[in-house]
Amino acid sequence: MRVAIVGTGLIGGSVGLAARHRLGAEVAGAGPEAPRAVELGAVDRACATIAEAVAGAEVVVVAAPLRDLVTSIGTVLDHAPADCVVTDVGSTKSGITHLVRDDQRFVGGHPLAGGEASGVEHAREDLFEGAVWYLTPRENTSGLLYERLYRVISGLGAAPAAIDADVHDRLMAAVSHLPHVLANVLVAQAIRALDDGETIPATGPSFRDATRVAGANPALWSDIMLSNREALVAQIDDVQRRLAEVRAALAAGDGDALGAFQATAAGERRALLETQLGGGAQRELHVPVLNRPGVIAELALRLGRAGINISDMALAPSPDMQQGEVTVWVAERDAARAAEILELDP
Ligand SMILES: NC(=O)C1=CN([C@@H]2O[C@H](COP(=O)(O)OP(=O)(O)OC[C@H]3O[C@@H](n4cnc5c(N)ncnc54)[C@H](O)[C@@H]3O)[C@@H](O)[C@H]2O)C=CC1
Ligand SMILES: O=C(O)C(=O)Cc1ccc(O)cc1
Repeated sequence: MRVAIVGTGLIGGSVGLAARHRLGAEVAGAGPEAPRAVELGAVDRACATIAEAVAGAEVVVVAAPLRDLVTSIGTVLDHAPADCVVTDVGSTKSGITHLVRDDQRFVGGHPLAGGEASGVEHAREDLFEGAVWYLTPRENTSGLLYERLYRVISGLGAAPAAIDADVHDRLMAAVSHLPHVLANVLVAQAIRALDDGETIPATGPSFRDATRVAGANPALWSDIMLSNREALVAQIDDVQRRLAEVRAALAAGDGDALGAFQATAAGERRALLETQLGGGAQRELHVPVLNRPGVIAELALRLGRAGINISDMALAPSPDMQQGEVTVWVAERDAARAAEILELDP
């Protein structure tokens, strides 16, 4: 397998290490850190241009900074072979999906794994082990290329999951971007609680947990927040409303309201954690499909929208390539719902 990586920093370098060691891939790299990536064994060769790196590639992963992604993906699509799948790892997906031209070779991606430090020096082969890796296929995405990407990402150790780009950004605003904003606010509050001459008090684990990501990688996070600003503004507006409610209960001395506030949060936290518990028995479903672009994307997104995770997939086109069968594996508890959504005979 020939893989090209554009932007060989923390994420690109980690893709390179995992692709080389876990998939036995031959990896070409482009970008300012590519020569260092060769020294660290993250890529086999450093290329001076994107065109050189993607020549003959079967998979291209664009892992440049968020602000450069649209331009870099455009250059990659101009030079990549016709049967090559092109993906990116950007932390937000709507902008890219709407700005990158609709090309059947392109599938947006986002690994939910990373770290505080940037640069190839911090790249790790096991960075994606067990991590969800979102994919945002579109209507005309090639099924064969989507399946190839799915296999590669599984081979890196991650769990691919299809999601609509706008839904992805709305959810990330709530579960990742807002928590980063709030962590910053909490440390700002704590430090300002000190009077002149007072020293920093011992903090409990709750403060440490809630502020772990405060001040994380300013270059990355300012890009992420800006690229998802509408959804993040909506989240912050909601937080302000919720804080106003707690404030009102406190100001009124309303213990019942405060008790209900805590109890509701406990139930909601439990429900959120339960949605993350996967595993268990799997069921294999066979889905007959017409072999046209977009068919796999549509199938993956229909299940994704219903909250059903595809734990594995395989695509078998008929010899004339006109139709085919997709096999998907889903958790036993989701199988009946998945069959109904995919309109399969019982
Ligand atoms: N750091 C994290 O925790 C995560 C980051 N991401 C995404 O991964 C992407 C890369 O982030 P990191 O690896 O953290 O950053 P990084 O700074 O470690 O790596 C970026 C790499 O791109 C190179 N580069 C800069 N401009 C370039 C250009 N025009 N063309 C090609 N290469 C260029 C840099 O030299 C560097 O090697 C971003 O789009 C980010 O949204 C996704 C998931 C997690
Ligand atoms: O878990 C988090 O929120 C992190 O801080 C790591 C991270 C950073 C950026 C991403 O796009 C995905 C994961």
